[in-house]
Amino acid sequence: MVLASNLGYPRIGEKREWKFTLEKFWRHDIDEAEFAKRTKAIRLEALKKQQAAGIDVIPVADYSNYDHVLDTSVAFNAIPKRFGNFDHQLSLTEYFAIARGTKDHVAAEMTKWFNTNYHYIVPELDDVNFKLLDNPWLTRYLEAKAELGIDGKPVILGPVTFLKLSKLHDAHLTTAELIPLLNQLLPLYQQVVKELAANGVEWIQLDEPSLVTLTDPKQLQLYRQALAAIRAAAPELKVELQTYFERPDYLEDILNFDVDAFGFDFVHDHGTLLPELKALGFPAGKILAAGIIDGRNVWRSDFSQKTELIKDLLTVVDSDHLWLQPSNSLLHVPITTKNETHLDPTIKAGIAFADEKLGELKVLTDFANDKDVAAEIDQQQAALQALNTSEHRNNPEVKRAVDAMLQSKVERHSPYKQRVVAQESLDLPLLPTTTIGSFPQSKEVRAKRLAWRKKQISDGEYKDFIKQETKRWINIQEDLGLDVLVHGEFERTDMVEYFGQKFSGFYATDNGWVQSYGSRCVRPPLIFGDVSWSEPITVDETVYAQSLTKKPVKGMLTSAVTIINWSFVRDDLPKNIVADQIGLALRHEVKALEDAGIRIIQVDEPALREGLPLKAKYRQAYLDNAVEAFKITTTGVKDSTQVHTHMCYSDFEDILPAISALDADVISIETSRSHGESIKAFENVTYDKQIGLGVYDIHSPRVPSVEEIKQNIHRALQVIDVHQFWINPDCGLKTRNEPEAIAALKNMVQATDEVRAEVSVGAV
Ligand SMILES: CN1c2c(nc(N)[nH]c2=O)NC[C@@H]1CNc1ccc(C(=O)N[C@@H](CCC(=O)N[C@@H](CCC(=O)N[C@@H](CCC(=O)O)C(=O)O)C(=O)O)C(=O)O)cc1
Ligand SMILES: N[C@@H](CCS)C(=O)O
Ligand SMILES: [Zn+2]
Repeated sequence: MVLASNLGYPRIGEKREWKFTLEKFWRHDIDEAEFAKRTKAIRLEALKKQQAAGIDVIPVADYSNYDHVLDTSVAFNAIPKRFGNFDHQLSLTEYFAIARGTKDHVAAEMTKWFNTNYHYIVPELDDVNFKLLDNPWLTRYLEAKAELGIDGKPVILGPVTFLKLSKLHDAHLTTAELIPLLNQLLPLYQQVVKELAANGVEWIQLDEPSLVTLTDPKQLQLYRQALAAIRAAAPELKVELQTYFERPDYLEDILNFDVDAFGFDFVHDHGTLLPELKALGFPAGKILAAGIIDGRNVWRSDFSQKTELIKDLLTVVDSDHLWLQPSNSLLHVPITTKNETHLDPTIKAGIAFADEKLGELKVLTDFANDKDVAAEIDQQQAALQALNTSEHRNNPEVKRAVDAMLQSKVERHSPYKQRVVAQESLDLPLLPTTTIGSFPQSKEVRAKRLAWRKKQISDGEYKDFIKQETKRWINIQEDLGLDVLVHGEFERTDMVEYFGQKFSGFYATDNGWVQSYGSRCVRPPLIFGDVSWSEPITVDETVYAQSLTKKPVKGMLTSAVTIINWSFVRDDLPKNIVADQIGLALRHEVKALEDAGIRIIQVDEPALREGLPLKAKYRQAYLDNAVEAFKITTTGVKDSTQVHTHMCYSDFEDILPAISALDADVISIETSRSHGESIKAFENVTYDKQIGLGVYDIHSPRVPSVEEIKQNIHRALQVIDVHQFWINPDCGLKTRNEPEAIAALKNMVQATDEVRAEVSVGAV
């Protein structure tokens, strides 16, 4: 019989109960016991739903109190020494200190999980002494068994991927560094699986997603060695080797690995896996765990295509050796569409969040087992047909406008060298100081927005409140002595969602939350149709802010590619076309800002790097499109208008040519949380435009000292010319509270003044 299997379920709870529980604990509103009670209820609720949906193979231990990579680190005592030496399972306070930092210690680095908007805590392996402090996989297995009778499949991050995600001496590990660490780590994995097997666990899901990015076939041996160690320690335990987000290369070698099931992603494989499996043949007696439902997007599956795929899969394995799964953990999609009460029924019928995806999985598994699901299939196909033929998706005017744009020259009027002269009228000092855009989204700001959304206050009252906040913060920025000011983004819930609320073709969900980092969640909007601009979106707020000061105020927009990467994008059109549509809509907004007298416009591009395809062969086309869409947005302005862009959490080295090709006059980039590694990217290249390498980490509540900021500036000035350098924090300040934000900015301005003084006497 074909089985339905899942890989992971969102941890945040249907109403974000998880987020609120974490934050209550951090505020000391609840204690450890209450935290444990609440989070257990959230876990059990998720398991019950999967059970009720008829999922045969249910994942356990996919849950985390913050991040599953951090959980793996703390289980194995891979804990940075600054947080102490441990010989016990960490308390919650000790665990959260690593994730969030403390007054005395910077938080561990955080970065993107493959090409997603989920962030993991990077294991730092300097001087670590691996030992098993905890076996959370066993605890969670036993809990599901005792409470719900679920014989779950513990999800374990595989040892090779764990090490590849880690850092040693501020850099990713070389193979020579990885081998001895793997040798030290494997006995601990052996202990874990021994304990699991001894407690009756039948299957584990060993996630080794790094197999899909593997480019050196010599490293296959590392995975082989790890699997052999696990097999030797627990011969009776069955192992599902799970990959996702792409397909692995070296398939022939991988199919020879000693495991019981191979979990492959058949959604993000560019259609290449099945033909290759057919040609190679699938090893007898093994399970093919086929990810056939898109775990990264929310459109309902095309059942006619999926049923054909299932028939094809059944030519590769028999029905007793096929599991059907989502392509990856459902962590990356919201939980349920049932709370989307304002959504056009045609669109609602066309989307599936985690729970609806489990429903699809059940229908497809029933289909594979020859059950009669014709009615369910017909209903879904009719819904998709209705969405695809709706006028939302067929606006000839949008198509005509994009085609016309692409026929014209999509370049600034003059090269940078000339523009920089035209921009001297901005009259900025050496080492101009600025911020990235957002200021604290305080309780009060959010409460007012909630009251407005619930119609408890009028549009006018809400607008007045936003104006008040803007004015207050313009004054604060003036008092701090910043050079380029911002309006503060108080009117925005989120930099992507906000535009989703304004452009046609978008729908901003009511409750479509997805975890981004720690307790922080985002609501990616749906891009369901053709996108166009009808009226100014950001002009009122920006012009108001500019009216309050003589200093330049930066207009603040989010680029097309970032909007795409942080939204759920229609899957009936190639993404590059959607990007061009959004790029053009934003071009109108840029023009409107310039016409209204705004002289600096920032178009944020934080997700450019994250969306880079995992396989090198697809990257150039992606980057070309990103540059095209960015230029569609930014090239309609005068030479004297300064275009900024901003990126955070990036490994830049491999995309520097594309960054330069964006042709932005100024770029600001995150640096601090990667401990200066991003600065190295500029060591061997000449970057000819202006750049701000973030001088302090904004993700931690910790206020950086003047000295520390100066050190960061000095380090950057070793590779960037002082005349090209800007001073700014790593990213926006929306997650900080007001005293923290002000104290840090005060130190930043003082550090800048001190460095300026050093420059004037030739000390730098
Ligand atoms: C720069 N980053 C972003 C990413 N992705 C995005 N789409 N946007 C980004 O800015 N990816 C990388 C990083 C990730 N960074 C962050 C930073 C901060 C957050 C965050 O703070 N998220 C908030 C939710 C933000 C929001 O939309 N708030 C709403 C309030 C909604 C709400 O909770 N309302 C409640 C009541 C009010 C309350 O109790 O607060 C309700 O309706 O009941 C708003 O501002 O109106 C978070 O809290 O998680 C995310 C990613
Ligand atoms: N302008 C945005 C960029 C975040 S990446 C902000 O400041 O929040
Ligand atoms: Zn940022």
